[in-house]
Amino acid sequence: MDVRSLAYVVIESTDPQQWLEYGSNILGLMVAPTMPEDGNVYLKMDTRPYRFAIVKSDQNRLARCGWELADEAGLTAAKAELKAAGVAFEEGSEADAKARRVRGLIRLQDPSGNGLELFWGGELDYAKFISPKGISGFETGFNGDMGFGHAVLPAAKLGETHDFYKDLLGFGDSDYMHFKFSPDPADPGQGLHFMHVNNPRHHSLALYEDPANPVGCVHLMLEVTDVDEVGYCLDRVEAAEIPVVSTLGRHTNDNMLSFYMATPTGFAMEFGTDGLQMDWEGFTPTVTSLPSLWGHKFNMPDA
Ligand SMILES: Cc1ccc(O)c(O)c1CC[C@@H]1C(=O)CC[C@]2(C)C(=O)CC[C@@H]12
Ligand SMILES: [Fe+2]
Repeated sequence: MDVRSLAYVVIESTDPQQWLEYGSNILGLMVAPTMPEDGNVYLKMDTRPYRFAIVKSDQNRLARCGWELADEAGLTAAKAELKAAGVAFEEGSEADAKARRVRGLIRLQDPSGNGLELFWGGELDYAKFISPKGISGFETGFNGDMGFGHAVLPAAKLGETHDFYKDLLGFGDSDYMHFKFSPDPADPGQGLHFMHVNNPRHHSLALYEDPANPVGCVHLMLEVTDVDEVGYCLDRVEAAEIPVVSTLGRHTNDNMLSFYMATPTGFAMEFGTDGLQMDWEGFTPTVTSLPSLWGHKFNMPDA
């Protein structure tokens, strides 16, 4: 499969209005002007109609990531490959596609139970992105072709889940890290696979060996084009007394200068700038033993 970008996420929330507040006042995202007023919250950052759909639910969790394929033939081929591999999927209805602002989609789960959608024909509404916090812009490439950022998903079945994205969905390995927080020799630690799709972003997906994650996500990352917007956002986070999950730092593998904050759903949001844009031709996946060049002091909840 030829997956082009991480185009959107669907978040289930008992109170979508919390995301409207948080998304606009803290992240500086725009309430999507061409999406219906259907009780859901849609947040926009570029020429795409929306990047975050927050839907009313009895749970609080990241429900699905939306992965973009190049065209209709790409989705037809993807369905044949899933069938051949014995992986179940559900056809999105015409109404589903209309609500998503895409031409066609299917729904499935990865082996760790993370939900995803594969779609083609994502609309561009060209409604001007006007940030309520004056953010100059989010880095999403040309017409959003680099996706909105990245997602780090929990993968209790790390190996199987990595194989699913690599061998079936055609993602490429970018980097691998291994973490061990306890000195206990019986603790195997946690692996973290960083993976890219067919765009220059260093990773659109990372899979973290996280055995019990009740919210379906470790973090999402948004990238702004100006370092000052990272600082302004950090000021808004501190003024609103939103927990800072990690201090400012610069990552080794993608060079991202970022900090992490809490979100209304319990996973973290990484807010960064200056991420590497890669040429994958002839790239050799790396193994990295240091997460950050400097900073990124994580507030570990159970440390
Ligand atoms: C190491 C790293 C490189 C690039 C990134 O975009 C990125 O998010 C990370 C950090 C990932 C990772 C995490 O999200 C969960 C908590 C982790 C395991 C840590 O405690 C250090 C690294 C963190
Ligand atoms: Fe990240």
